Amino acid sequence: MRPDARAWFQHRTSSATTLAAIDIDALLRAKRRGGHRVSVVLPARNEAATVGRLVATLRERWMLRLPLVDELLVVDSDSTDATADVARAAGADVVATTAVLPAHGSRPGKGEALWKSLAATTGDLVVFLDADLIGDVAHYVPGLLGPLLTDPQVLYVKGCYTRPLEIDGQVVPAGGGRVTELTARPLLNALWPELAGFVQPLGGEYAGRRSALEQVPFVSAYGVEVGLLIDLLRLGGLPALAQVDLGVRRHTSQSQEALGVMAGEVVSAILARAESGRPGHHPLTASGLLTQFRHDGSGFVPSSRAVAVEERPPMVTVPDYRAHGAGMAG
Ligand SMILES: O=c1ccn([C@@H]2O[C@H](COP(=O)(O)OP(=O)(O)O)[C@@H](O)[C@H]2O)c(=O)[nH]1
Ligand SMILES: O=C(O)[C@@H](COP(=O)(O)O)O[C@H]1O[C@H](CO)[C@@H](O)[C@H](O)[C@H]1O
Repeated sequence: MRPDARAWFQHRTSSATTLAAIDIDALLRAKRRGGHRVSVVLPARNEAATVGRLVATLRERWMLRLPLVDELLVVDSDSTDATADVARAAGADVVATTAVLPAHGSRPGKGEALWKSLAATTGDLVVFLDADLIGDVAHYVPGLLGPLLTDPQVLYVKGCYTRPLEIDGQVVPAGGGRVTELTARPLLNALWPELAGFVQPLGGEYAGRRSALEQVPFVSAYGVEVGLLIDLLRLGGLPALAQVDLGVRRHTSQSQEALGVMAGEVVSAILARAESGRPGHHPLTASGLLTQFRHDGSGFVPSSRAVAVEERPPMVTVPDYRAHGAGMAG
């Protein structure tokens, strides 16, 4: 690791692997002292199996029992199952991506759900958690908020964790984060070595200041995490970024084929940023296409799909956003 990445890793990595490891009272005092409002956002596409328990736990712990969280929103991202009903029954606010900023249309993808969540929430601190998390993750919220509540220089905090992998009901203790290990990490190390200290650059659990999040674009599909990491590095520099060890993260895993498409979208987002004005670097033009292959018993059958990067502009540039007033909270 380059010296700057190593120094960052040593200075900006904290630990919050269990609730016992976190001084919740100190965080509540810091929240009150800073006059902060906290929004928790769960982007959810067809997560009826997991979103209810997650919402109920987070709400009970951080809204009813202790006032750490002020708003818990599930963004229903074109679900075809009972995600919205299950989330609402568990006590979350629920909004469909199609219902937010309707004048701007609606695109599929996780990043679209996250971008629109900024216009549907009011906290000056925003925590993002995947809605397919499994196991005891209540400590993720205070863990992610810690650096933001205690260090004004920090704009953005990513969770990091070990990642067991569950395939066909069999759980192995490591192996999760396949796109991270086989695509994102090698490319980021090659093109942005200053980010090499991030253990989980693609992890879906992170938190940031609205004042920073509203100033960067949101890649509309799975490139959103890597796009935010690079763009927030550019916005605030490495000292403005932090990571926190949250212990273990389990979620419902996708197929290798689905992750191939995700990897294509991550590569497109990285190359699009590699192209745009990095002094002394040869522009890299991505095709925006991914071709995968299945074998039908007699031969290989190719199937191609677009993985070109589509993104939404910084929310501060959206007139309706200011009219909504959400940005005033930041
Ligand atoms: O179009 C999408 C795709 C995913 N997601 C949500 O984003 C999170 C992460 O997506 P997924 O679990 O598919 O990715 P993985 O964690 O398997 O990489 C989950 O809460 C999904 O429900 C979403 O809101 N819209
Ligand atoms: O980290 C990864 O490689 C991928 C896939 O994880 P698994 O191999 O299914 O454990 O998961 C992450 O990547 C997505 C794209 O950034 C995020 O949206 C997901 O939240 C995150 O789980």
